[in-house]
Amino acid sequence: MTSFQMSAKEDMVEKFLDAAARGDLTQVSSLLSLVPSLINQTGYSGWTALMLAARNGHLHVAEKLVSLGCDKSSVNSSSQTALDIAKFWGHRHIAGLLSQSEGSCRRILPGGDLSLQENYFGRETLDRLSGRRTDEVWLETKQKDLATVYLLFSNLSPMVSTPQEDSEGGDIKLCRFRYEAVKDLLQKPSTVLIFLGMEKMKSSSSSSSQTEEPPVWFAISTDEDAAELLRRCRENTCLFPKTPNRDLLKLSEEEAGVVAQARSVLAWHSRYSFCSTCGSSTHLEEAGYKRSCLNPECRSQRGVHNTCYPRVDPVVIMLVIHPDGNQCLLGRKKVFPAGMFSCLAGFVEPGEAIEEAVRREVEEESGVKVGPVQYVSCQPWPMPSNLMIGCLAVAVTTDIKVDEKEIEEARWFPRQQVIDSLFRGASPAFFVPPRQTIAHQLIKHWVGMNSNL
Ligand SMILES: NC(=O)C1=CN([C@@H]2O[C@H](COP(=O)(O)OP(=O)(O)OC[C@H]3O[C@@H](n4cnc5c(N)ncnc54)[C@H](OP(=O)(O)O)[C@@H]3O)[C@@H](O)[C@H]2O)C=CC1
Ligand SMILES: [Mg+2]
Ligand SMILES: [Mg+2]
Ligand SMILES: [Mg+2]
Ligand SMILES: [Zn+2]
Repeated sequence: MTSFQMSAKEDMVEKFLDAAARGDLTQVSSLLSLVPSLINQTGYSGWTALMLAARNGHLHVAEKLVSLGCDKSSVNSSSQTALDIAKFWGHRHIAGLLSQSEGSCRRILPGGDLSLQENYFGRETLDRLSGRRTDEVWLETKQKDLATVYLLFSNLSPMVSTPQEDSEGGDIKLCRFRYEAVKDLLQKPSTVLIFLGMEKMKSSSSSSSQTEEPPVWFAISTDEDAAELLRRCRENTCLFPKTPNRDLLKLSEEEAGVVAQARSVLAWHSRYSFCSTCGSSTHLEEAGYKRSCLNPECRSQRGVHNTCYPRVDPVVIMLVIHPDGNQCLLGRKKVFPAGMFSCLAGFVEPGEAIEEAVRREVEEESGVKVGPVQYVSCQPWPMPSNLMIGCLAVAVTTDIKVDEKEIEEARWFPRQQVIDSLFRGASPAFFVPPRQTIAHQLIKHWVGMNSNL
C-alpha cells in the first residue's frame, strides 16, 4: 500500500469512528455500505465504533453495528469491552442490547447478577464427541483423513509459530499438521495420541458443505527430540514455549480452549504412567481418555474407579469484599512480579463445599473471616489441570494476619485504586494479573457491579 493509500484509509477509519462517537447513524451506515471492513477497525487506544457508541449512549448506532455482526467481545487497550463501557457510563439500554442473550436466563433466575462470562482457556472450539472415543474404526478412518488436524506437544508444550518481526500483534498460533507429516510418530509405542473433537459446524456454512463432516483434531505427545520435531515445520519461527504460565496466554481464545483440553489430558498421562491402585503397567483406551490397569486382579477393574480417568483439581479463587463494600482484599505471593497483587486462591479439599473452601482458604491465608459467598464464573487452568472456581465473598472481619508460608502480603485496596490499576490510570499503586486470568476478571466484575457512575 502506498503512503497515500494508507493515509486515505486512516482518514476513512477516523471519519467512521467519529461518526459513531457523534451518533451519526446516516454516516455510519453509508461508510459501512462502502467499506464493510470498517466495522471492527480500531482507533485511539484500541477503541472500536461500538465502544464509542457505547461510551456516548448512541443506541441506534450500537444496534446497527450489532445487526451487521460487529465483534462485541473485542477489548480496548484498557481491557474494556463495549459492554463494560456501556455499564460504566450508565447507558443501560446499550448494556441491555450487548448482553441480550442473557435476557431469558434473567427471567428464569431472577435476582442474581448473571453475566454470561467466558474466561480465557474456557472456549469450547471443538465438539468433544465423547461417544466416538470407543469407536475405533471411525477414529482410525479420521486419523488418515486429509483434513484432520494434528497438534504436536513436547514436554507438555504445543508447537506454535511466533509472529514475524514486522507483523503486528504479539499472538502465537498453534502449528497444525496433516496425517502425512506425523504418521511416523503415530507408529511409535511411546507416542500418546488424544482425540480432541470435531470442529463445530459454522451456522453460515453453505448447504453443499453441510454434507461433509468438519475436520477432527488430535493431539500428539512424543518423546522425540524437540529440535527434530521443529524441523517438521516449514516456517522457521516455530518453537515449544518454555514458560507455559506466561506463553500460553498469547494464543487466540479459540486455540487456548483446545490447548486447555489437550495439555491437561497429556499432563495426566505424563504423571500417571502406572496404575495408582496396584502399581502395574497401564494401557491407553478411549482415544486417550482412559488408562486401564493391565493386572486382571487389580481392584481398579471393578466398580467405580476414578483413577482410570483424567483428573481435574478444583481450586477456589475469590475476591473478598470489605464490609463497607468499597475495598477488596488482594494478596501477593513471593513469586509474583514486584507490584502485582491478585485474588486469594486455594485447592478445594476432599469432602468440602465450594463456600467452605472459600472461607477456609481466606482465613488461612489472610486471617479474615468471610460470610456470604457467591459464585461468578469458572476457568479451566491447564497448569496442569485446575478448574478455577471464581467467587465473590463478603468479609465479616477486617484484621489481616497473613500466612507467611503462602502469602507475602495482603491488603485492603480502595475501589478507586483498583479501577486505576485495572484500567491503567496515571500512576497505579499496584498492578493486577493479565486479563486472561480469572483473577483479573473477578476484580473487573466487582468494579463493574457498581459502575453506573
Ligand atoms: N487463573 C488464575 O487467575 C489463577 C490461578 N491460580 C492457580 O491456582 C492454583 C492454586 O492456588 P494456590 O494459592 O497455590 O493454592 P493453595 O492456597 O491451596 O496452596 C497451594 C499449596 O497447597 C498444597 N496443596 C494442597 N492441596 C493441593 C493439591 N490438590 N494440589 C497441589 N497442591 C496442593 C501445596 O503445597 P506443597 O507443594 O508444599 O505440598 C501447594 O503449594 C495454583 O496452581 C495457581 O496456578 C492461582 C491464582 C490465580
Ligand atoms: Mg493459596
Ligand atoms: Mg492456601
Ligand atoms: Mg490449600
Ligand atoms: Zn492396577
